Amino acid sequence: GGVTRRDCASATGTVTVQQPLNYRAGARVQPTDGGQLEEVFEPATGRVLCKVPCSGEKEVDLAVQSAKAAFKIWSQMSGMERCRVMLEAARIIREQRDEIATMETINNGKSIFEARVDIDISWQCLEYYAGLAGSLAGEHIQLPGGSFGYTRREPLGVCVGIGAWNYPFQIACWKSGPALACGNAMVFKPSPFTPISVVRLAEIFTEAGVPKGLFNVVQGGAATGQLLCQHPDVAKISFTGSVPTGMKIMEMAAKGIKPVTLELGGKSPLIIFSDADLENAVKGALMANFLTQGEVCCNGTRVFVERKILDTFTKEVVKRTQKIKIGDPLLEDTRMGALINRPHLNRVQGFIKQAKEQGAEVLCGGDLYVPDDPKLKNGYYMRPCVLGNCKDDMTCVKEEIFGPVMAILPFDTEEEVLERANATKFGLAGGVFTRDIQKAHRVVAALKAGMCFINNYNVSPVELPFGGYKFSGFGRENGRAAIEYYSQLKTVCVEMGDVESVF
Ligand SMILES: NC(=O)C1=CN([C@@H]2O[C@H](COP(=O)(O)OP(=O)(O)OC[C@H]3O[C@@H](n4cnc5c(N)ncnc54)[C@H](O)[C@@H]3O)[C@@H](O)[C@H]2O)C=CC1
Ligand SMILES: C[N+](C)(C)CCCC(=O)O
Repeated sequence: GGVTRRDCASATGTVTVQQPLNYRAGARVQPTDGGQLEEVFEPATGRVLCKVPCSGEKEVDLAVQSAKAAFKIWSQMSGMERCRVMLEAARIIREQRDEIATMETINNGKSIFEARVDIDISWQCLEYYAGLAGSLAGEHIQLPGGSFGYTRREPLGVCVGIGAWNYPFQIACWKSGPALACGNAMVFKPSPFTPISVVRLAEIFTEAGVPKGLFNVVQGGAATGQLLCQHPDVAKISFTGSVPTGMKIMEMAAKGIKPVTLELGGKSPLIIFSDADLENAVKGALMANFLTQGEVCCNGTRVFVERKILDTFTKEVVKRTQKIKIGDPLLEDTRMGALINRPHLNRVQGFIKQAKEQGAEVLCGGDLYVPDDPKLKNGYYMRPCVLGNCKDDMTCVKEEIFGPVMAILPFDTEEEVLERANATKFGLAGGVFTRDIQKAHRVVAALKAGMCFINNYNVSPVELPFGGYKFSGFGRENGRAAIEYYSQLKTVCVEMGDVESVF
């Protein structure tokens, strides 16, 4: 036991990042035309970890060309051959799990406990798509007179992945897993707030044996993202982020007739009926709201509670929320770390202030949290917040806050709660807690959301497709469904007789 040297080197407040964070043709590189420097923070301490140059047009083009060259090799390999390489990548991630999780925690601020789960989901995703790579197949269709047709599932080419900052490594795996399995190459741009861990993924792919250039990383913000989306040699864009950016991405994709996957924001409902197992429902509500400091797109932030159990449920939720251990995210017993950055923390605080002005009652938390440890004084911490006395038309109930803020809303009937649950422009997720199985299935069938949970929330088995309805986007990640979004179907019609010409 005891503290190893590596543990010392990666303690909160001690890390700086020196290596270049672009990755091209199988190696870390400085961008050829790196412009503006973006400061990258350690949310737990407010320290600057590094400054990253944003890639310009030349670097973006070099990354795309490098992906194009690798695509030629990778797309010609059999599914089984690709499977073997991807399994090796999954194995390396599993082996380096703690180290990658530590890196994620340092850059994102989430607890190490959660970061490890994220990394597990990440290697499971690659393992799952490795399995599918080996079994991708088309159809054979018989036609009159012995003629026939067949279909081939072909890759698209160079795919672009653009990620958000809440699950940096996992998002990159959710995109590269199905993309690579189908035979595509990828250029990935992480959020400028979390540029670090995805470069490790690039190194792991190379170590596992992908052709050099198959998975590249370019760093930068909106301008770099635009260059990627507008590049004529890019075949597809998969985006995770906010609704306004999603709209811009779709517009750019439209100009190039490029298919897009959009994983956007949400304001999902979680419906607790009075016949639910209370203990599980309370745990579910916490899972639905407080993972990654509440910075989760599919969070069930509108918690509808049947009036009969409103008081008991609320009391229990508040009690548990107050017990969540906030602090140094690298400590084993911490369950909530720091929010991503100061402006975001201020934004979340603004939502709480506005909620109070509009008549909501803060039942617990919502205030800034200042840890005792002096090195954490400038970190971006707040206490998780439960809001009572909420009304459907309050801003805190309508808008995505992307922070640890749960709104509790009483309801009386199933019909009423469904109407209210669906009265939102978003449609990413939804959940229901009840012991009545017919009611459970009836309710999820009526929810206008892509990802529904019965008697749990925010678990993410990679076998299940994930994605939104309405403003939350379209296309799916995870599951077999994602294959559809990273491949195209070629039909081959074969004549076995003579040509019967019209002319
Ligand atoms: N549905 C899902 O799976 C998820 C959705 N989100 C959503 O993402 C949001 C938070 O993430 P943010 O990073 O703040 O979102 P964002 O939309 O500001 O940025 C997302 C990514 O897009 C890039 N980008 C920004 N403008 C661009 C442009 N004009 N062209 C190309 N790329 C551009 C950013 O650099 C970043 O990499 C929340 O609204 C949340 O709901 C976050 C995680 C998962
Ligand atoms: C892993 N999970 C389900 C908690 C969140 C995944 C979606 C996201 O990237 O926000």
